[in-house]
Amino acid sequence: MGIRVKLILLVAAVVTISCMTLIALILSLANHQTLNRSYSAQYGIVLDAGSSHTALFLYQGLGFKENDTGIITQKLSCDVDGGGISSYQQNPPAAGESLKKCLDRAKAAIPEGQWKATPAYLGATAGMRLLRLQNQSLSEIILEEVGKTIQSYPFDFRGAKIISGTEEGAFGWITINYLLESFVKHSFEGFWIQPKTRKIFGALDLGGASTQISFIPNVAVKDLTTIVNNKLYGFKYELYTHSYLCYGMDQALKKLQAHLHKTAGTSSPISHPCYPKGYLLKVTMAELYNSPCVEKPSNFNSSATVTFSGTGSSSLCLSSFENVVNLSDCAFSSDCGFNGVYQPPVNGEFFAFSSYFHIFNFLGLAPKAQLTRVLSTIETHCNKDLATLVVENPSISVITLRDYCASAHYIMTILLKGYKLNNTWDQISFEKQIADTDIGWTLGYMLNLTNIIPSEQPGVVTGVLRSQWAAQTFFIVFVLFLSLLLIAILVFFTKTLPAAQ
Ligand SMILES: Nc1ncnc2c1ncn2[C@@H]1O[C@H](COP(=O)(O)OP(=O)(O)O)[C@@H](O)[C@H]1O
Ligand SMILES: [Ca+2]
Repeated sequence: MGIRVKLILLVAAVVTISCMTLIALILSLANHQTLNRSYSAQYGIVLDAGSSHTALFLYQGLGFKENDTGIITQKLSCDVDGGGISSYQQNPPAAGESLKKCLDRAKAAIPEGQWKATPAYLGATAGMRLLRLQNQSLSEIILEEVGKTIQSYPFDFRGAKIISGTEEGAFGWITINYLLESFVKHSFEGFWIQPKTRKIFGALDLGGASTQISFIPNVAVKDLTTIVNNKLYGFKYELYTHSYLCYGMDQALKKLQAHLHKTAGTSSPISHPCYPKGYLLKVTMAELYNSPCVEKPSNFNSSATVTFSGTGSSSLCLSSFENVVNLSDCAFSSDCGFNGVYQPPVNGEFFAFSSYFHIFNFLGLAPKAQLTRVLSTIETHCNKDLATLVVENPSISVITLRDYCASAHYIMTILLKGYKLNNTWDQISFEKQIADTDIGWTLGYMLNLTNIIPSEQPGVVTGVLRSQWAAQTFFIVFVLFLSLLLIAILVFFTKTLPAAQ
């Protein structure tokens, strides 16, 4: 066979292989489908019945048809007027009544044809956990009442229940990592891809009556009861999560008041190091000790009044929280959060939301600030007297202004001394939302209960990224082009030169 024929055959082979590879690549791209979710409803409602207030969240994109991206987003959030459902102990039907404004808004935001298919859940957290401890039947009556109200709407009611602290922690963690696409990513072309290097974020939630920490440890855990095992998109994870009941912001500040009262002896007014100078507070003992999180003193007299007077002493305020959280006892060779609760060393980046965000946002420290700036900002704030705070923040209530110093020092106590995030401070982001969706346990709860996140990795998920695909296509087209150029040169030489023998 002549060398010219051999060359032509070689070039023809390269062209054929390149064409076949290109066709295979295009076909594989056409076959890559978005996650095949066949959920019939487009919308979902979750009511977050927290200790301080209730909020309704309406999610869209459950069934995929809306935007074809497969990403579930928040269409509406609505704050229920009044306190949390646990505050309706004297009038349980009013707890149900209070939800109507937000349920009406959700109904108006959902197309009528979708009402019946829309799942609606209510999850109650620490306020109701505390009420259940005090009076189980009353907590059940309140849940029944809110359930009755939701059932009077044309939605697919899926229950009103108290969720556990473990669920609250784990679902907050799922929400964050779902929104950040830590498990599977939605690519530019509309395909789901497994990220090459998995970056999973931890979650820090600070409510009014409980607080949660959740993250994937990078060491073997010593207390298996703190671990949640699960599988999302084929990714098996062991999540550490703990919920501290009575250590949400409101209950922690109440614990501090109770401690100051119990240790003040007969002196009155009682100095409160976290309240601004010029602030006076009168409370009855009944109000001060109205929670199972604080133990009544032996001289308890419900109608007696207690007076606190603010001294605005930042460092005393900070150290006073060492009487609220126990930072010394630990049976796990210093692997503890606080109160002797086992916690492996923190690992990775964290999102801190709810009260963490609100307090840091007020102080101008969100989403991130260096530790030295955080400490000096809190100090400056705590030194301001009440009159200055009111002049500087005319739209914020005195009670809210009064508590920022205490709240900030409580946050620093649990983050630095409790969870021991001092060496990784820069890894914490104080945020309210990700992708226009509020961070909290509700989205993760709905994703779980509707089985929207598969535990197994769907077959259609591919590891090919847009950039990889573009590079491969470019390479093949380049080889094709070179081959054609070679053919053209060969043809040219065949015509102009005598054939080689
Ligand atoms: N806009 C806001 N500014 C300041 N704090 C807020 C704001 N919204 C909510 N919070 C605080 O966030 C916390 C929410 O807790 P909540 O969910 O009611 O309790 P829990 O999760 O313990 O049941 C409360 O301490 C509340 O005061
Ligand atoms: Ca909450």
